[in-house]
Amino acid sequence: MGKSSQKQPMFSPTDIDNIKWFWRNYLKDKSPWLLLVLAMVSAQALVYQQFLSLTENGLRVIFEDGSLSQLIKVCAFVFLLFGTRAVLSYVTPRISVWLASNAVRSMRQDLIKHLLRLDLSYFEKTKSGDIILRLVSQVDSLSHFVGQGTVAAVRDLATVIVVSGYLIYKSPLLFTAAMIVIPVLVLMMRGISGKIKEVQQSAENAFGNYMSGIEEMTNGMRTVKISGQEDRERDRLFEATNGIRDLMIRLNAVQALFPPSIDVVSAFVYVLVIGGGGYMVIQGGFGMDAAGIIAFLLGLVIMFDPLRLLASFFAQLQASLILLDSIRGVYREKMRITDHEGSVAEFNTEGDIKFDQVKFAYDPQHPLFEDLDLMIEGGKKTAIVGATGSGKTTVLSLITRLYDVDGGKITIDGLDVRDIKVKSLRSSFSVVAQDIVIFNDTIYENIRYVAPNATEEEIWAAAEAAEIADLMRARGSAPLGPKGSQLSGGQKQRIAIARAFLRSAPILLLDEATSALDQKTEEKIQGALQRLSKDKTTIIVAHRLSSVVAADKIYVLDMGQVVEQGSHAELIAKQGLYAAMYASQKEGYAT
Ligand SMILES: Nc1ncnc2c1ncn2[C@@H]1O[C@H](COP(=O)(O)OP(=O)(O)OP(=O)(O)O)[C@@H](O)[C@H]1O
Repeated sequence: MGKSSQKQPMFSPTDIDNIKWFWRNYLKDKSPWLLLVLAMVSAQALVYQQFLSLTENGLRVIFEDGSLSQLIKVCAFVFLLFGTRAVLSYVTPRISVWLASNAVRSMRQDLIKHLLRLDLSYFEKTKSGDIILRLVSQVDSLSHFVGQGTVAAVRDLATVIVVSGYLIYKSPLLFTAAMIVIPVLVLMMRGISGKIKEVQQSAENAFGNYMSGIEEMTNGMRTVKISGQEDRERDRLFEATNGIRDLMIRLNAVQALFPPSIDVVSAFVYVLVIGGGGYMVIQGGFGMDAAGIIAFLLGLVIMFDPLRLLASFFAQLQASLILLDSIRGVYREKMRITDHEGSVAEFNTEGDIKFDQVKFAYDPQHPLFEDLDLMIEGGKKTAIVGATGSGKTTVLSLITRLYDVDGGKITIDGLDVRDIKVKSLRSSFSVVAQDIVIFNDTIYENIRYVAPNATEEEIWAAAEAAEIADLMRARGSAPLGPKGSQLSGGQKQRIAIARAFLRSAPILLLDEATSALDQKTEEKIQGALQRLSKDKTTIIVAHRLSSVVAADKIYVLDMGQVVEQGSHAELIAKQGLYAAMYASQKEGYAT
């Protein structure tokens, strides 16, 4: 941004587009209320105009007539005016904050809805701190700005307009002289606004990094402690806090330029008016008397405070435009994995799953699959084995459309998975994945998560099958800690297996499903899994080859390519990579 920001206009086309978008989506349907707020703030401004006019008359009464009853009337009226203003200044923010809170709630809900629809790839490349920053603090700052800042600004603007109108009416000549400074003000604001945007952008990035840093640190606390890296983590976060402090100070340094500039400008104006107005009174013939000139000066005083606030508002506006753009950025993120018009909800879940010349890359520079062919027979057990990073989990991600292929196709019973409604497709799988997500709730609720309508008996049966029922009984209603931190790896895995039992979808995907279990438990669960997978299309990804010997077909992957395939017996007979892997693992068990 650096140099280009110097030329930035006060409102870029993107800013205008973002404001229109915000208006259309979150404020437009509340137009009648907004009009009411506008009417109330205008009334508040009119109070000032009336006050000026009354003051002028009051002064005239004192200077010329000396009528006491007139003076009392003027005083009573002034009191009434400010009473009205007091009521308005209570009611107006109540309505405006209500409007802004509603707008922001809708925005938060839209953001949540949109986020949940985005592809997995978005979450795998976006720092969670950035997402939290948008949903929590940026939306909140924006709400504050819209609810209080904008309304105050409208009130100030209305005051400036109404009072200016009155002053023009009183003395166009004096007013024009006073307004000579306007171009100076505009130029100044233009110069500063680009700078504010630039610093605000850096500040948002710094906040995002800080939040992600905190998240990473708390998630990785076990590793931090065991490897004694507390000091390093502290320094990393300290550096982030220093960065934020520096940026905040820089931002304030720029924003703080606005109010004093207005002060300097107002000093010029006062001098002009006192000098020019005084001259008019002394010379006569300008229709201006002492009361007129005092009221004129009072008008300027009343006007300058709102002007100062407007200048601050303008500085905040520039910062808020950056927030708005950042939030809008989430909406610009497009989902690629969606249904299309011809997507079907029904398909033969028992059909063969076929990879036909599949091409796929997480990163275009490093393709993973180039023309991958796989045939996963319906109702049978297929295993995928191979070195770590060979692409086994990715095969499962592509079948479930967590990612889409870049070329070729994956079909189930001849139907391209991209032609099946995403929801129908995904509901046909029970998955035991490597990264098991456990919520801070009871074991019972954690199992129920995949089938909220399941009966109690079904949940207990699933828990029994996965050998977790005893623990479920023992822990009762105790929650499992954030991310299930109070459970062992094997216990988490058993919850994942119980979920698969409960869901009992037609296609079973087991990705290292029993890797964290001791041999005895694994044997028991393997038995249960055998029963679960009976007549179901089952894909097993495993390192421990003992868990795949019973598979109908085994694919051996190496760097994204199938290097061997066949049954256990066939592959052993082949004396290739699989046989070598099997032999070395057997040796491992023996020693
Ligand atoms: N979300 C991702 N973004 C970028 N690259 C990825 C992503 N997930 C996996 N990869 C890369 O793709 C390759 C295949 O990963 P995959 O998880 O499919 O391997 P795997 O055979 O299941 O490995 P493991 O046995 O260790 O689980 C790896 O090189 C990995 O670094």
